[in-house]
Amino acid sequence: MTTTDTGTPAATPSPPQTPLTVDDIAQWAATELEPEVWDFVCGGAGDESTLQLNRTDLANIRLVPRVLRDVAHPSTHTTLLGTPAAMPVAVAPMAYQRLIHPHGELAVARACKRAGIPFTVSALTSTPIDQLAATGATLWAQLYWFTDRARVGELLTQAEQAGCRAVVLSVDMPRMGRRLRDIRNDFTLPAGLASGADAAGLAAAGTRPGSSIARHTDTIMDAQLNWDDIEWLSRQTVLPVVLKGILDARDAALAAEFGVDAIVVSNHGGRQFDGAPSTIGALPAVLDAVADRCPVLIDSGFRSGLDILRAMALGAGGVLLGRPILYGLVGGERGVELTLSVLREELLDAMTHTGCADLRAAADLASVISEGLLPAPAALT
Ligand SMILES: Cc1cc2nc3c(=O)[nH]c(=O)nc-3n(C[C@H](O)[C@H](O)[C@H](O)COP(=O)(O)O)c2cc1C
Ligand SMILES: CCCCCCC(=O)C(=O)O
Repeated sequence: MTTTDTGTPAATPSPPQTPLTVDDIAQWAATELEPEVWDFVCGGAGDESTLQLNRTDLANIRLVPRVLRDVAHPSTHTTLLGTPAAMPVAVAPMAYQRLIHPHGELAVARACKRAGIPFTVSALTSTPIDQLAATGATLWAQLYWFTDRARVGELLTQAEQAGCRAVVLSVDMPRMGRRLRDIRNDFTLPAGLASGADAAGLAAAGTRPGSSIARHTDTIMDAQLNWDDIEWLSRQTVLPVVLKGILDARDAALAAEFGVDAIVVSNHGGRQFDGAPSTIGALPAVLDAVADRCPVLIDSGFRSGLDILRAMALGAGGVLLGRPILYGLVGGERGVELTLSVLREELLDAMTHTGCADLRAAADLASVISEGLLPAPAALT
């Protein structure tokens, strides 16, 4: 961690040599973070098979280049939930970013502002949302369905007052995934990161099996969340409502019928249910079910500009980035900018080589699943 024993910020580290890929940045982050923080960030649930599948399924998608299409000046610009964005990406909600760097969410928000992309603020942010709004970044506010419904109401009010453009309800956390690394480390948060109620809850998390964060999370999440609550939520806010954590085409169809403004196909980066399909594998059936009734975003496992183009080619409306942002955050705002510039450079490269002058062209690319390794995504329905 980049704090000294006295809690004063230490000098923000720089990578040993200019990283060319997100994997380079991840390797650097692994050397900078405390082992149990690294495990919390990069780990997944169970034996991490879903975590790995997200990567292998993405890597097995080939895009067939188009030629003779004037790609001298490709544009990565698009619109995400009605707001112009310089790239088809937003930062995914991630809790407690001051675990990684003393400037935490503030550094990420500033980097997003500079890169022209939205930042989704976690319900478990370690920096107040009004401070993040002051950066001028486009903010979306993530909600968890807390048993303490007043807390949900407060988060909605804060989101509206902070000028957030959407609320993103994560629907895949009936309880915390069984994250073996955190259990083995009995992972908990250092003092000063969690809010009053969560700090007290973590301190009182007891000694039942599981990590401290899982024991506490189980006391605050309401596993009774159901479709009636989605109707309630839509009535409570003037903001567009996005559901994050959809994998089944039938749930996607229901979400569209309930009139949600967007969905995010997500398996929480393999952190919740080990055994879930990859998100890129689930995407085609979800898109069919939604049938253009709302935008379909995606996250989990995206580590390169090529991965982003793969999702756009399959019909996603945009990609949320998780861990790559936290890896960069080891280097503060500049580190997050580095991650985003690597991804942008890779996206431009992939667009140029596939004949995409803009992202509309990406939706016309033919994609091929490497033969013999996987069923085609449609066969997963
Ligand atoms: C350290 C960490 C904390 C996270 N916290 C949240 C959170 O507070 N709310 C949420 O909806 N998702 C959370 N997520 C899941 C991300 O929003 C996202 O779905 C996932 O990281 C995407 O996968 P990727 O990391 O492979 O890009 C978290 C993920 C990580 C790695
Ligand atoms: C009390 C700590 C809860 C952290 C939950 C965030 C997270 O790890 C995730 O959503 O994934």
